[in-house]
Amino acid sequence: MSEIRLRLENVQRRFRTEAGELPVLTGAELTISAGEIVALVAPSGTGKSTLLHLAGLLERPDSGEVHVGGKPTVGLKDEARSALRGQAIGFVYQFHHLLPEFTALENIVLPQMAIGAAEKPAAERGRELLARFGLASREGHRPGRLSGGEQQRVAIARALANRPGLLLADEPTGNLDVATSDKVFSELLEAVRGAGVGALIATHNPDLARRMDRVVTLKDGRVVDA
Ligand SMILES: Nc1ncnc2c1ncn2[C@@H]1O[C@H](COP(=O)(O)OP(=O)(O)OP(=O)(O)O)[C@@H](O)[C@H]1O
Repeated sequence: MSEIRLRLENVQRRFRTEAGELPVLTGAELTISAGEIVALVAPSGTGKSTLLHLAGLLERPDSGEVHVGGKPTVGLKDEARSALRGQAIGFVYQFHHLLPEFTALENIVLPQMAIGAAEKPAAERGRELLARFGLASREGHRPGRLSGGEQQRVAIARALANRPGLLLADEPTGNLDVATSDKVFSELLEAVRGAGVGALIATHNPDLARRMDRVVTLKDGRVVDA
């Protein structure tokens, strides 16, 4: 049986709003195995970001459990959650969120050093990733001197730098034109598949969703097959 990278068990999350309690997740269940790429396609406001935040250990559910890399996480102290997040989860957002004052290479080296890697192997890993994304000649460029597609490639490389078991992405190519989005998305899928990473990728783009292994949506606060 393949290794489980993410498991949500009966996850509930509600928000208090002026209009009263808003139940966003009402018992969400989701399992993602190593090497499995899952598309999350759901209408705006149904809880995609909430689900990604919970899976990414950025928030805790009101009840239920979130297993990352086979470990239950809800009861972990903040420090242990942060450590697990840094080591086991890679994030890609719609906007690259690279650090503007650091080079492409440094942006990939820093998260590795944050979890204790030495500079030399971190730089080697960074160069290997940049080469894989066709950016070997751009390692010394700051994000402001990279094209949108290049910025997103660096952001993806950064997300994979620590060899995470789980990749979470929110419209990872949503900020790019159609042709560039298609190309960068292909590179992302190839890198993720090659590394046996489990991935949950939110997108509004049905063409991109079809290229993943499975498509799920949110219905009344639960995860269902689309
Ligand atoms: N911290 C919060 N406090 C109150 N309400 C919240 C909070 N976070 C999210 N919500 C509400 O919960 C619902 C789900 O939000 P969420 O951001 O998860 O949706 P989404 O599916 O990601 O939407 P989009 O596709 O527009 O980004 C929305 O109605 C939102 O207004």
